[in-house]
Amino acid sequence: MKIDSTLEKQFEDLGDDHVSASEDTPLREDAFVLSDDEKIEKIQDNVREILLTLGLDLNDDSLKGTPNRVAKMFVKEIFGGLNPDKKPKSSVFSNKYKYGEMLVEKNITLYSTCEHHLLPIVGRAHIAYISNGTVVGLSKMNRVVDYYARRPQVQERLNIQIVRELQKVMGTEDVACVIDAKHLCVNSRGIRDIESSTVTAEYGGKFKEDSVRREFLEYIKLETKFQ
Ligand SMILES: Nc1nc2c(ncn2[C@@H]2O[C@H](COP(=O)(O)OP(=O)(O)OP(=O)(O)O)[C@@H](O)[C@H]2O)c(=O)[nH]1
Ligand SMILES: [Zn+2]
Repeated sequence: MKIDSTLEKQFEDLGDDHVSASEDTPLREDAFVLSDDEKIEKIQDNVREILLTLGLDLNDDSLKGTPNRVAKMFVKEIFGGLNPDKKPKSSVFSNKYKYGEMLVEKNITLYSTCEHHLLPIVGRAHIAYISNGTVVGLSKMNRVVDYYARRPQVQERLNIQIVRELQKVMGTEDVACVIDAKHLCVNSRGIRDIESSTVTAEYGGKFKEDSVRREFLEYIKLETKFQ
């Protein structure tokens, strides 16, 4: 097949970076030139403009703080994970007790935002790894999920970013993550299908083997009883 020459040039420019580039959140070069406060100022003007265009009276008591509330929420909360400074420090320990089986952290609550419509994605992430000598603090897995979820996302990329980060932290390929989530852009608008949810998975290293993957999926199905 003949590739268009501009496209060919783009592939050449990407060079060896093309794999990681596709799983990275597409950010502009100047993404962190403005401070958080400067971003909030700018975004609140934009939100005000949207609300005025929709015809809303921003002198109304309940609405007048909305532009600032939305701007703060974008920068500090739901998109706070765009800033690499917010990446959680994952404390790792050596696996002195020689635990050699799979460890599963399941039912991790996930709130993210769909980058196509800026509507919520709500669901659960399940993570597993097999230690090669390093173990990570349990809560750090929840924190890694939360960090990458606080960005405009597609579920596939979120899933990959979580696995790549934990592989890096623990120095092993043997990490897996399954996400089951509802996209409000599908549930509450558009096709308005409240029942459907989206499952994605990323299996690294040993989790590519059928039996290991099956064991992980069996653990996810187990009901947790703690009362
Ligand atoms: N693969 C993938 N698609 C997503 C995700 N979140 C939302 N989408 C889809 O992105 C698509 C955007 O399609 P468009 O046709 O441009 O948007 P639209 O006209 O609003 O489409 P409808 O939602 O069908 O009304 C929709 O089909 C969404 O369901 C995601 O995490 N992964
Ligand atoms: Zn969407």
